[in-house]
Amino acid sequence: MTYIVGVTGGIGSGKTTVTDRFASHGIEVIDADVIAREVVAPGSDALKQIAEYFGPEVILPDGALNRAQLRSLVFADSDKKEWLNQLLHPLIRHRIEDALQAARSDYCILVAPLLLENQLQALVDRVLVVDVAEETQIERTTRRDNNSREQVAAIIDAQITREERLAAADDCINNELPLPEVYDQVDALHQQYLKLAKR
Ligand SMILES: CC(C)(COP(=O)(O)OP(=O)(O)OC[C@H]1O[C@@H](n2cnc3c(N)ncnc32)[C@H](O)[C@@H]1O)[C@@H](O)C(=O)NCCC(=O)NCCS
Ligand SMILES: Nc1ncnc2c1ncn2[C@@H]1O[C@H](COP(=O)(O)OP(=O)(O)OP(=O)(O)O)[C@@H](O)[C@H]1O
Repeated sequence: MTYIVGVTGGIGSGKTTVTDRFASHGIEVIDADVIAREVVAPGSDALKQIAEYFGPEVILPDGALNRAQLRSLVFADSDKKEWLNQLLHPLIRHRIEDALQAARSDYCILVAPLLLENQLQALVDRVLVVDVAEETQIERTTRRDNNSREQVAAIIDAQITREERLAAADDCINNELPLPEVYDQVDALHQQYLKLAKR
């Protein structure tokens, strides 16, 4: 079984920035957000159930999920969010387990925004948290996506706090720094993980 590092952080904290750097060293990255999109592919059973529960307006004319529409529905209503989580999280977990079994690099990375919320840390050997202040999360996410401050704040409220995340971390990357310094932190951890994986 490959050594597995779980990477987590709140929305817009820099998980992709960090895991792309690990991938550039040849490390396989399994991304829970990518898997979450696969389980609701057009024609999937999960997508049918979502359309039945939320109504046909959450499906686009081409049969794909209207993600912006569903985002505005679920992060405004915690019962709806719970319903969606209960449908999708077991499906996502199964696919993650299969992908981890198939991983072949010296060690591999599981990146998941909800690693700790969904007890996925049971699947990993070590937890790396990508850390920024909440204001930085809001600034970077609103700049990148078509999200309002309020929407990003609602998503942050649906996740564990920065303090809870840091308390569960074995390692931490400070992503407030300029990118070259962030990459230096990743490269140092990469060397450490290669050693841990060989034990
Ligand atoms: C509601 C959906 C359709 C909105 O899609 P959209 O393209 O706008 O966002 P995307 O999927 O890229 O998620 C953006 C970020 O929102 C946060 N987020 C997403 N889902 C959740 C959730 N259920 N609870 C808390 N935070 C969440 C994560 O930080 C994620 O990186 C989508 O987020 C979704 O399907 N969520 C349920 C599945 C899930 O929990 N995914 C998280 C990874 S396991
Ligand atoms: N150190 C940094 N300095 C400046 N900008 C950064 C830095 N790290 C990341 N960013 C930018 O911040 C935004 C969020 O980063 P990224 O997409 O890596 O976060 P994420 O945690 O994967 O986001 P999400 O949770 O939404 O999937 C991106 O636009 C990225 O280019």
